[in-house]
Amino acid sequence: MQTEKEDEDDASPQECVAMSDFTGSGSDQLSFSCGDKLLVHIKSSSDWWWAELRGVRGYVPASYLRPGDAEEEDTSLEDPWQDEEYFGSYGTLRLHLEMLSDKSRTEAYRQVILSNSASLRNKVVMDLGCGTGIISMFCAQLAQPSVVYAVEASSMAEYTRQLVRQNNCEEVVTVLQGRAEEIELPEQVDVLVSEWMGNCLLFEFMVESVLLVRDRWLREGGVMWPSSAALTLVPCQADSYYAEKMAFWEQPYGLDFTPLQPLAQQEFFTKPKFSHLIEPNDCLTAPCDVICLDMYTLQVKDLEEIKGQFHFCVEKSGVFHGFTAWFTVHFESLETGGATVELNTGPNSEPTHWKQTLFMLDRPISVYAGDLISGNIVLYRNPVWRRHMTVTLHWNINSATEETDNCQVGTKVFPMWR
Ligand SMILES: NC(=[NH2+])NCCC[C@H]1O[C@@H](n2cnc3c(N)ncnc32)[C@H](O)[C@@H]1O
Repeated sequence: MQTEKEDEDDASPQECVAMSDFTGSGSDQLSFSCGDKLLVHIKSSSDWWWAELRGVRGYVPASYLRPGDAEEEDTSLEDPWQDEEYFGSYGTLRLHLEMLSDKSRTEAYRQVILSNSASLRNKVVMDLGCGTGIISMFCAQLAQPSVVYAVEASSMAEYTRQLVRQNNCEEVVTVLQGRAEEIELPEQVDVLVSEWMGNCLLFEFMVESVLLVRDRWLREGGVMWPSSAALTLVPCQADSYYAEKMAFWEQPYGLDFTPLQPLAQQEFFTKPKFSHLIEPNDCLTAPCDVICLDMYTLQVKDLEEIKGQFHFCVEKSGVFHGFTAWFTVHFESLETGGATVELNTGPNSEPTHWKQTLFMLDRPISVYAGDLISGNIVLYRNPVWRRHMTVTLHWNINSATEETDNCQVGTKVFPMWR
């Protein structure tokens, strides 16, 4: 871990305590365990600090640390769910406009209600995290449930009540403001519908609320919508993103800026890139479902660490810049044998507001048709910041040709976001 920063000293290093384990990736990141006392020498950015542990220095994720001195009690006041910020953001229109403008997403939920309208007659429905109430009003408009409990924790709920009245749905739709896992209902529900999926499927971990409500309010034999969810991964090229963030420094205006490339790697390739639009021909192999969740059996404790394996066979030679991930959810029919509705956020479907998520490797790797890229993905839920996770990717590349007969191995940890 000897690096050029060795001789850089700073005024007075600050002692910090690690709030959870961190396994560094790359040569300049420092690993540590929960409870370790680190000396922070330079707060080089809001996300990464230059710190020392037992005489070794390296970059550490700032969000894993808390001040080691008297301010301790302050951070204990921090809400690990960040509810104020989270529900505050859903109290404004920006995110609701983005979701409602996403036709692929919203029409999929409308299709679910429409294709199950007969079976929804006289059913008790909960719309968990109803936002502006669009799904609840689809139920009231397109079917005849006995009641829809539209549950919304943010201040948007007040407006949702107005929208329900404005659209003559108040006979069927009851808006309840509060966290769904904390509110009281007069009865169990037959159907639990929710649009809970975050980037990379789980980010925000709203899914925990869905599971808690399932266990408390979904009657025996009740239906979960979505019924299942899958995270899909594919090794890909990302030429334009790589050119924009890394190759740019090779010769801007005829000058050599390559000494900035390690910084560029740190700044642009450490975290996943949300809202990435992958072209189908960027895929180097056929995609693979690496994680499949059954919404009837998934448990909250399972969310701490979710692991998936992959084995890809390179279909065409190209540059392996990274992995792209997206998700698909399925809504089973209320009628046995009825059609399942699918919402697919992948590159071969209509784009959605999630788009896809790009995980860039530190360095691109040339791969050739027939090469095998195998390994695993692990989603580690952040033990402190409960809406966050890290995504760890391990991969091996076994060459199909004798040119590069050695097996290349790699691993990288992506914070999302803390
Ligand atoms: N697909 C997503 N990633 N986000 C879209 C749904 C999020 C909506 O559900 C609300 N919401 C999120 N969690 C909860 C909860 N536990 N209880 C009630 N409302 C919630 C949140 O305020 C917002 O209006």
